[in-house]
Amino acid sequence: MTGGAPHSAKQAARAIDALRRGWPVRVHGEQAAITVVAAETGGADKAGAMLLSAARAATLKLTNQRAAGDTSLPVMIAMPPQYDAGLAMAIADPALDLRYPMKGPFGALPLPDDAAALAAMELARHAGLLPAFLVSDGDSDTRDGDDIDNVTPAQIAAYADSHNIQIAARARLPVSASQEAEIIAFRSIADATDHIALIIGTHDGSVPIVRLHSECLTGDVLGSLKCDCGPQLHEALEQMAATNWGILLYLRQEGRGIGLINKLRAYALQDQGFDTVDANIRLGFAVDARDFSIAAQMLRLLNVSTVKLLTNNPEKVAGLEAQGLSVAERLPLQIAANPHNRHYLDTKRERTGHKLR
Ligand SMILES: Nc1nc2c(ncn2[C@@H]2O[C@H](COP(=O)(O)OP(=O)(O)OP(=O)(O)O)[C@@H](O)[C@H]2O)c(=O)[nH]1
Ligand SMILES: [Zn+2]
Repeated sequence: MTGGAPHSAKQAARAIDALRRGWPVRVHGEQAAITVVAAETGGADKAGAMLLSAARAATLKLTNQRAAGDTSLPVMIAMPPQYDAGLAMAIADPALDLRYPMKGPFGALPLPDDAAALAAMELARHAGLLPAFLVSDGDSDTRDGDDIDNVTPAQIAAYADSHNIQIAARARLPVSASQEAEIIAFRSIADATDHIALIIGTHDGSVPIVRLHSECLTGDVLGSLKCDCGPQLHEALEQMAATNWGILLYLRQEGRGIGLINKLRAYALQDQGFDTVDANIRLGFAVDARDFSIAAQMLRLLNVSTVKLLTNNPEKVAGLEAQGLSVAERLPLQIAANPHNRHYLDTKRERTGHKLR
């Protein structure tokens, strides 16, 4: 992290907060800036145009409208003069397509700045919002004495990198898997997300069994049968308890990093027949938006440099190794399928490289 990064991260943090509140943000690119409000929180604003992800543009059959070039770029469309927040949401949210099938035709507009448009997509993900924006007519937008938050792509990158965490609190926490457990909370300076480690047993000098568990409210808390998260969480703790030495990192990366609301939109698309991979793509996100550097930093703070990793996901192994940790062994963590998650588990193996053993 560079010396200026904490300050840069602040600009991006402000922009993310503003978008969540429905306030405008001016995203600067290389040549020009784009002033946006998020479609789902600022939909009452009247705007001449919308900025949509490349995936959304493809679904709305807008790709032939764009000037020849990079098909991974977002697309800007002209809005009809009389539109309401309902239409803006119907354009923004693929999960509403069955309910609002008739949209358009729309005309594509030239992108004011490619880098600014891509940066806006990234901001939406950090904010847990759909990557769809209403675009103001640039210079005319000077409401409130122009107190609009400004942000650049470099500042958004600095925000994503600013995982400075510290151990903030620790306490004994007997759990059903083991009475010898301790919970350790890490405070992140960059955002309000507190990550947790649960240490099972006692450090005996051997390499610990470690599980990186990404938050899944539906599976971990509600007992959802759509995924394997809840059973994996408990099985991991049981395996640690059996050897009386292990570390569970509970990472607040709900929905593989797209947030709970967007994950539930992905579930709505799965109800319509898309698999877990295509649902993410259709929403305009990466298939997996997680960053395992935070886990590596937590392990370092716990003085752990070598682990036996409980996972079927080679990306987790690679993610830790890229951060300089040593994965002595990968231990599979298979859960018996049920009728609701069988297709999800097959998809993870067939499309995202998860191992069976
Ligand atoms: N976007 C999205 N996220 C999902 C879906 N189903 C589960 N998740 C999330 O996926 C993550 C699952 O994380 P893990 O079990 O830690 O990881 P994994 O990649 O399956 O790898 P393993 O270590 O083998 O379990 C959690 O953040 C869930 O909220 C889905 O259909 N869409
Ligand atoms: Zn889950």
